[in-house]
Amino acid sequence: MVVFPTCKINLGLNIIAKRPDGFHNIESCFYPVGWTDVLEMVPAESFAFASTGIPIPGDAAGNLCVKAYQFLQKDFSLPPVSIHLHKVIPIGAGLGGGSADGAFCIKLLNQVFALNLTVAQMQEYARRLGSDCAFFIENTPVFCYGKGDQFRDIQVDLSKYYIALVNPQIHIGTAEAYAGITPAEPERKIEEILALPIERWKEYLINDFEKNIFANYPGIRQIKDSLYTHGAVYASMSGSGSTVYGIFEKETDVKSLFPEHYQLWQGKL
Ligand SMILES: C[C@@](CO)(OP(=O)(O)O)[C@H](O)COP(=O)(O)OP(=O)(O)OC[C@H]1O[C@@H](n2ccc(N)nc2=O)[C@H](O)[C@@H]1O
Ligand SMILES: Nc1ncnc2c1ncn2[C@@H]1O[C@H](COP(=O)(O)OP(=O)(O)O)[C@@H](O)[C@H]1O
Repeated sequence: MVVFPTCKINLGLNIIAKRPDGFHNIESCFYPVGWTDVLEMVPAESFAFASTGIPIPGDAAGNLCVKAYQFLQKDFSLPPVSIHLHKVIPIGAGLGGGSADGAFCIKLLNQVFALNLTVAQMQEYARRLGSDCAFFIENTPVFCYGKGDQFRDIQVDLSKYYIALVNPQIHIGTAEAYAGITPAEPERKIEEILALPIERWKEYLINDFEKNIFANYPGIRQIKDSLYTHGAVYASMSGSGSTVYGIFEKETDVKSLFPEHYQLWQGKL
């Protein structure tokens, strides 16, 4: 069976407080975007994992697909499978691509082996893989809080808009990005801001990682500026970067604006 793990963007991201466990309490809106990897799973004589496409840092044992299989294998004595991941979503990019692969693997195992897991049970396995992972089980727009693994419904519908994702091929490590932050309560809550007309988001909607990342990598700020210059109604870095997204009212070809080695994805939200 083959599935296509998607990625996410963060509509606003506030880093509220450092927790006793070393993680941070955050608030954000996760919104799914259709830039996808390809994940195939078939029954096999013995367990195997292979990846093609963008090289993934670290060994296979650390891959979230392998970890997802191991968690479920332990609890359900699953037979061996062969997993093939074709990596397309940029890595260390603020898009949660690795988290998506792990979560989609859980959903795939649930389907292939008819485990009858509920959404809540799959989210619980996903939380063990990483803070972002549980979101990808339902993969619908949500307001998230806690480590980014607790959810509240939110009414945000961007289905009439176009989006451009621009990744300058700079790998930003999530832990390092958090390490440079001084947490604080935001002046305005993301849920309030997202209830305003989208034209007003740029006045208030902030990603707390931008300040440090833009200071260290001025080229990333230039991407955001360029997206605004070319008509984006809202633009922001996603997550801990380095991807910047622009939301547009009409289809806009942004390919010609950026160097050739940048990875780009454009489509409907
Ligand atoms: C920053 C965010 C924002 O949406 O997304 P990305 O930019 O990675 O996509 C997420 O919080 C990334 O979540 P995820 O990538 O799953 O992080 P994890 O694997 O759980 O944690 C990696 C490291 O980031 C730090 N971390 C992560 C989440 C959190 N709420 N507080 C933290 O301090 C910790 O140092 C942790 O060891
Ligand atoms: N399936 C996977 N795809 C990408 N990275 C993975 C995967 N499994 C584990 N990782 C590890 O997670 C790290 C970053 O993951 P990723 O989700 O791309 O980051 P971000 O959320 O910042 O975009 C990588 O450096 C890699 O070591």
